[in-house]
Amino acid sequence: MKIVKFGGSSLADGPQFEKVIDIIKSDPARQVVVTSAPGKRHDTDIKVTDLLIKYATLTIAHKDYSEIVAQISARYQAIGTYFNVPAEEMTPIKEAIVNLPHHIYPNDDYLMAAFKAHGERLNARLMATVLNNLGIKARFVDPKECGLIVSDEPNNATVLPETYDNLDRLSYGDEKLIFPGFFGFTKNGQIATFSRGGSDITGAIIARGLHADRYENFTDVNAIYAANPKIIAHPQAISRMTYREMRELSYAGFSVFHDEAIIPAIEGQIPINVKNTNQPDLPGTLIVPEKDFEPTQTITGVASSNRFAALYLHRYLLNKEVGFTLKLLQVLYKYNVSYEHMPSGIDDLTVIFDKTQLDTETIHAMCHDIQEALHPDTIEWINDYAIIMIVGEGMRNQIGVTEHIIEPLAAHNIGVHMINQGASRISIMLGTRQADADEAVKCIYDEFFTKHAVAND
Ligand SMILES: Nc1ncnc2c1ncn2[C@@H]1O[C@H](COP(=O)(O)OP(=O)(O)O)[C@@H](O)[C@H]1O
Ligand SMILES: N[C@@H](CC(=O)OP(=O)(O)O)C(=O)O
Repeated sequence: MKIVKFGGSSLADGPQFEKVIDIIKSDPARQVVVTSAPGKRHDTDIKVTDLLIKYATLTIAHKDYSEIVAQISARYQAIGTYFNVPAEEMTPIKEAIVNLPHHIYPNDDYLMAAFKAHGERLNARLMATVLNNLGIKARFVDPKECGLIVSDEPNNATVLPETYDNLDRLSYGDEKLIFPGFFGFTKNGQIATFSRGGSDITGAIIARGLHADRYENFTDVNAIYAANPKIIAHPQAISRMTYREMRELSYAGFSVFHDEAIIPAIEGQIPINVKNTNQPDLPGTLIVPEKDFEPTQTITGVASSNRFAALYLHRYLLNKEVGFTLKLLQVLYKYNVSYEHMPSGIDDLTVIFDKTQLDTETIHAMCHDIQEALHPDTIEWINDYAIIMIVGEGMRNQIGVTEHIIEPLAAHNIGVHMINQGASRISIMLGTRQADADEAVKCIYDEFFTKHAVAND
């Protein structure tokens, strides 16, 4: 049995829905479907999730939201009209949109989560309705019904382990099960969503929970490429890669698959196949456990992300000072801030943060407390920070990979602020200025995939 997840681009309108239905019909093993909210129909379009965020923001601010409600309703109605869904079957969807502000929420964060979640919740309902009208037996399964339980973090939840026991108890027959992606319920019965792009996570949870043979993730590209196609024109497609390669690359910018979605797949040892809804017969990319992978190239991919910031601390004899890092972490703990990486030297330390969790006020207060607690000679907050991640199982047994990476960067006058290699030796992480990030990806891609393609053999 396969779990098939369709991204927002695959469910953006009636014609895309039709392709998805053909894909579901073409393989009886595709019994369980996970839907995203309708995504962009064209480059300048707005995803339904973003419309819902606006709707929630207007509601919180007690402002007029009638126009946005009409816009959201119109997205679902357009799909309904395409499949001649009777008006009375569209009514519950429209009512659910209109009624969102009239429920009681514990606070604005939970209100935001509930609004956002309805993008996928209503799309899954609509998919089940359309399939049934076409004579394909289908059942909408709400996360509440199947026991998809998540942590009390309304907009950044993680799945709780009891979910898997609950999914084990889910009984179903020969009908297609249609799950909405992106959210679960807290133990208190509130909706909480995963972070953005989190329908991939739902797909992986359901795949693990229902012991699927494969998790197919349908999107709008033929494969996962060795570099972001928005940076490199016609990059090389990756036909096979390991879970941990994918996790590192998605963490560092390959937005095609959510980095947290790898974890349930690893736990369940379920192969992930990323495929294109618009060209479903192409093989796509298969993501597998290390034991099923033999590297044929040094580098599998190179990713970059601008979502980071760094705190640079310098103090002589830092290496001899007991408790320096402990005091630093206590300040972070006080502000409920996690850090991503902490490369260090004898007299200095850089702490790299995901800046999406930080606002200016927190940064100022945190830096002030660090100054007071540690008295560093230098303290510098670097907002202009990008991470470049070079990943490949094939790197482990190769000598001289770092030189191959650094030399072309130096030749292009790109400064490297930080270099870090994980203990697994399958990735090298560089820190650069944001303005240099795309160019750095191009140089490294060129070095390993174009110019010295031989280095990859
Ligand atoms: N290395 C990569 N390979 C393929 N796509 C990538 C890569 N890095 C970034 N992307 C982007 O990811 C997009 C697909 O992800 P997303 O927009 O979340 O799709 P969906 O709507 O299916 O969830 C692609 O259109 C592409 O622009
Ligand atoms: N709709 C949500 C969740 C998601 O996974 O969407 P998509 O499959 O379109 O990336 C978002 O936009 O974040």
